[in-house]
Amino acid sequence: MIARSIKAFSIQEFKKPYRMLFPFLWKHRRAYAGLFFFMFVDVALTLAYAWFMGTITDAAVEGSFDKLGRLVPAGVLLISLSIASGYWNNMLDFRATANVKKDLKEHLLQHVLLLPAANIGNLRSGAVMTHFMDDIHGIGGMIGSSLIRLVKLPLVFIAVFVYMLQIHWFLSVLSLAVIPAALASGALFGVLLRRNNRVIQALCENLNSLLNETFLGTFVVRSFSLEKKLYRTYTAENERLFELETKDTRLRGWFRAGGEAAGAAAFLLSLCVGAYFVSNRVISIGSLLSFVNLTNHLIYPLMGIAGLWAGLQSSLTSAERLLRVLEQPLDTRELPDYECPPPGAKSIAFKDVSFGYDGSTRVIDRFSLDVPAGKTVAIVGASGAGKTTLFQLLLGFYKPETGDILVDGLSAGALTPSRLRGYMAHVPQDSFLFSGTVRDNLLLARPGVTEAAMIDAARSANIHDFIVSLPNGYDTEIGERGMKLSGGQKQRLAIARAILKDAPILLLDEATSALDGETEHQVQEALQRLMQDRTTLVIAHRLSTVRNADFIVVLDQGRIAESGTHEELLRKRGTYRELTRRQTNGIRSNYR
Ligand SMILES: Nc1ncnc2c1ncn2[C@@H]1O[C@H](COP(=O)(O)OP(=O)(O)OP(=O)(O)O)[C@@H](O)[C@H]1O
Repeated sequence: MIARSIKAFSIQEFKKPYRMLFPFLWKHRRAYAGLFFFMFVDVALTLAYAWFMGTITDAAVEGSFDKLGRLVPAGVLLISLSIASGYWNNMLDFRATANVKKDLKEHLLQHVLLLPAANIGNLRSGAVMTHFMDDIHGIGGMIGSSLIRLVKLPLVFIAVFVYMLQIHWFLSVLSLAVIPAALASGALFGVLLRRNNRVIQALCENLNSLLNETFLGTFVVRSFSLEKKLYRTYTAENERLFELETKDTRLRGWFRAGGEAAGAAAFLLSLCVGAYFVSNRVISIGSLLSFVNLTNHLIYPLMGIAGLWAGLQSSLTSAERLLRVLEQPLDTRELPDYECPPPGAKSIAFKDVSFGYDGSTRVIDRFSLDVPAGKTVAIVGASGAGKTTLFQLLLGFYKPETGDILVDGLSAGALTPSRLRGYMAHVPQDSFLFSGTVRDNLLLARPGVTEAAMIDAARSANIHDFIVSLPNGYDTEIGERGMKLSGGQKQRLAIARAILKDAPILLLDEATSALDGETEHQVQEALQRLMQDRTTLVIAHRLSTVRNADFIVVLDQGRIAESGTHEELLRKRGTYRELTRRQTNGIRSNYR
């Protein structure tokens, strides 16, 4: 087992995590330099204390009061220096550790925000929360004073051993007898702790995901009476976590107890043999006192290195988990920011575009479409035909496998995400609202817009009267994801947000599906006005929307099945005509 543990150790394992951490450590190099300086101060103080103890004891045994009197100020100085050194060590350790963790959190958030959409789909929200809450905290064993101790402990060991050799070489060699046991236990416990820690973190990830989904889907949970089932799952996992954490504490306890036993053994051995040497006048009582005091400092670095190794192993698990996210390649390093939409309507062109989410099944298949500036094109088709995917491609969330998408004659792939998305105002199927006020949610579409423009947009979306009827009007809190609003209110707010953005291209994905007949009519009017000077792509299933479009595309399995104006398509007696017939007869269709 020990051999396996030692074999498991490989410098290679640390290369990648430290390569990731290096820029953060370098940024706070002053704190690390300070820690490095106080490391030497600490080593010097350890030796000085041993010297002081031996010298003052010998002076007492000799009855030399003059010498004792001279030693007192030295003792006061040593105590003062060690208080100052302790304070600065703590402060610098905090700076060296907390700053790196803070920067790492920001870097992680930036990386997650920049991850391509395809990679985001593979991330579980619980895992992301665990990275932020536990893993960043978990790398503590690789940074700050833990990192300095990698140098400090061997230094203390060598300095103390050399000092002890000066007192008596045989005693010094004798006190090394416990080294093999100390090193072996460190290697063994390190691997056991790391193994346990891996399971703990995977379990935390599951628990965080479970909690996250429970709160996000709270009404689904209640409507299906899943409370008991979820509670049972949570308590079972939580119980297992408790057992693993108990095991972790037990392992650490054994490790600490082993260290103390090794220290006590070395102390007893040197005390017994040392007492024999004192009785034979080989060494003085003071020298023996210095020696036994130093044996602790000899064993502590050994156990410390073993403990450090165990801590490093635990931290390595956290670093590996962070690396799994941070190593995912990014298309860009710059966070997209609001870019003022360019004025005037813009054209859109899909040129022989093919795309599939998994690289094998084609969701969009050699799709070509020209949308001249200022025109409205409606896209209809069965559920899963690829309508929303076309929007995702247009917004640059995914890249076409073949073909190109042109916006205003420019290849979408060549535009920065900020510029590309600046062209478009998008109202998706599920309008996401942020917790905060109505005003916060509206203004994020166009920062710095005037109050009058904001109210105009709300009026156009037929939501202004409702907003002013709220207790605090535009400053009313709408709850997490807009929970305090109805589906139709949320949708109208999302439409107002899109109107406010005033972008040259409108992407409406079933934008009016949650509205009642009367409200829909009013919003349709507003949208109609808005569409006049804009290029609009609309995924629609209501005839009113489709009929007014300049052009209609019927999508089937990612290909254009039919296209033309409303009248042309009706004359074709194909899929579109069947769709309109079903809607007119009030039959619920799976066409949208
Ligand atoms: N992120 C994704 N990863 C993998 N497959 C996906 C993803 N999003 C959509 N799909 C698949 O791509 C196909 C097209 O989906 P899309 O959402 O574009 O259809 P749609 O026409 O908008 O359907 P609906 O009208 O029901 O919204 C579907 O088969 C769907 O399962």
